[in-house]
Amino acid sequence: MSNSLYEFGMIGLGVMGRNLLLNMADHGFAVIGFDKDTEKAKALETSATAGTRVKGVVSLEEMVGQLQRPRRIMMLVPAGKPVDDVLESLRPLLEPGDIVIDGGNSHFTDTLRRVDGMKAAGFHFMGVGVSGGEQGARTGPSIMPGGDQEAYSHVKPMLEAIAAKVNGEPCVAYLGKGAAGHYVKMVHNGIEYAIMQLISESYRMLQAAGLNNDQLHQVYKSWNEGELQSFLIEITADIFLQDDDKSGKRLIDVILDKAGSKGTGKWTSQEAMDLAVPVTIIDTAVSMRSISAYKDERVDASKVYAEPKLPVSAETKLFIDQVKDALQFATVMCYAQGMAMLHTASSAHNMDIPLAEAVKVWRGGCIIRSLLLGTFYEALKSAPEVPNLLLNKAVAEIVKSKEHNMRAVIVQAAQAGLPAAGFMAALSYFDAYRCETMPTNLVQAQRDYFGAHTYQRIDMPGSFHTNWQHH
Ligand SMILES: NC(=O)C1=CN([C@@H]2O[C@H](COP(=O)(O)OP(=O)(O)OC[C@H]3O[C@@H](n4cnc5c(N)ncnc54)[C@H](OP(=O)(O)O)[C@@H]3O)[C@@H](O)[C@H]2O)C=CC1
Ligand SMILES: O=C(CO)[C@H](O)[C@H](O)COP(=O)(O)O
Repeated sequence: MSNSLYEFGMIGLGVMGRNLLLNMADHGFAVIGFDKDTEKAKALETSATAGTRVKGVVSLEEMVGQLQRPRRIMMLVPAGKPVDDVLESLRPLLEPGDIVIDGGNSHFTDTLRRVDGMKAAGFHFMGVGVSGGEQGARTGPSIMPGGDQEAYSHVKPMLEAIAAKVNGEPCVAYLGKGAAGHYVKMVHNGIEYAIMQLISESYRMLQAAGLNNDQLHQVYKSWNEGELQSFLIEITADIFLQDDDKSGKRLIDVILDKAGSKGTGKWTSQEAMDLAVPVTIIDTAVSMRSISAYKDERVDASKVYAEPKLPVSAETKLFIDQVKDALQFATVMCYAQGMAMLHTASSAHNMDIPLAEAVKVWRGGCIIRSLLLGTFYEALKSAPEVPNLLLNKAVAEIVKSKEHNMRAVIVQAAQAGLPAAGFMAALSYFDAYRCETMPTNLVQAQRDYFGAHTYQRIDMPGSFHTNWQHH
């Protein structure tokens, strides 16, 4: 094989594709990238580190022709039709045994379909989740590969080289069969939505307690130096210091409160509903992004329904500490819901996801990286079959130590009329999950009353129906 050939090819030189490819080049791999936009192909070369071997082209044929066999090609294009379009253009150029990786946020059912289609044509196709955003892609993302093991063996050295490292270990591991890579990434994003929602609610609570942007910066910065340490808290602290060059104000104060989304959080909720796994904080986060879009209606409603004018707390320092504990409590619930979903999905979709490995891969490089993941990793390593992290002793200790302040914050937020649906969902989930006897016996009675749907009894086996109208 000629040395002039490239070791890895990338299709789509946008935010993720460009940075991931440059990261590979920085680790000594000869890489070539394709984008239909000439400027992006040129920008790839101009932003490469001196001494690295990087080429940008605007012809897919040229890129494929200059790759070592079996070809290793990743695409980082928007999910959906663009991925199918790329595969359609690529297939006539490939040879049997070539490996194609979709590193974008594709829906796992699309990935399963593409795996089958590519396999029938003699090619390897893998769905690989990548997280870390622009900076992570460039310097060390978290990488979630799944599916074709043979294909993985061909790209493993590269993925391990470019991934983030925690304690010297790369944040990449084989995460299961089929579309497991994209599945784990989808749930990662669901957790991401949920934690972001909680942090935004904590921001509103602290504002209500009178904190200005400098004080908010200080609070989140100090939280990031303790048990709440995480990427999302770290960037939150930074955000409050950012000036806006257009208005002279802090940028956060001129950003419209309508949250966008590309769909992965919604997919997590939809899929969790199908699996009958409760991920209530993720559901709430998706709904809160939806309600945020109703800006005009919210403005109208705010004139109809005045905010209760009650202060959140008489003592600011105490309240900040309570919010901190509540945030930690609720964040644990987010991970617990996400991991419970993966636990069920692993067998329901025949993916065999190694849950401890998934958590290990999230410890560095990704958007939901946090100190807590170390505790969860130890928990899942010692008891991989535990259906819910809340059943682990070390996790339970954290939850119990924060429970009192969680309840105190919910009471204050409710009295002050603050939107705290994420926090409330977290506490409600906890209170239902730890409830030995739920009031759902009444739901069963109602179902049987109006629809003869039958019920089970606590004192004898079997299925029963009662002719309720006669009572
Ligand atoms: N941005 C992020 O933080 C993260 C993104 N992702 C996922 O990675 C994927 C890529 O995202 P990102 O890099 O941000 O997106 P960008 O929009 O920055 O880049 C997408 C690239 O895909 C190219 N492209 C679009 N359509 C086609 C097509 N039909 N054929 C060929 N190329 C096409 C675009 O080319 P052109 O502009 O020239 O049309 C562009 O270069 C998405 O699935 C995204 O969800 C995953 C993790 C983090
Ligand atoms: O995958 C990601 C991070 O992990 C992307 O940044 C994702 O696009 C974020 O989702 P959304 O745009 O829906 O907020």
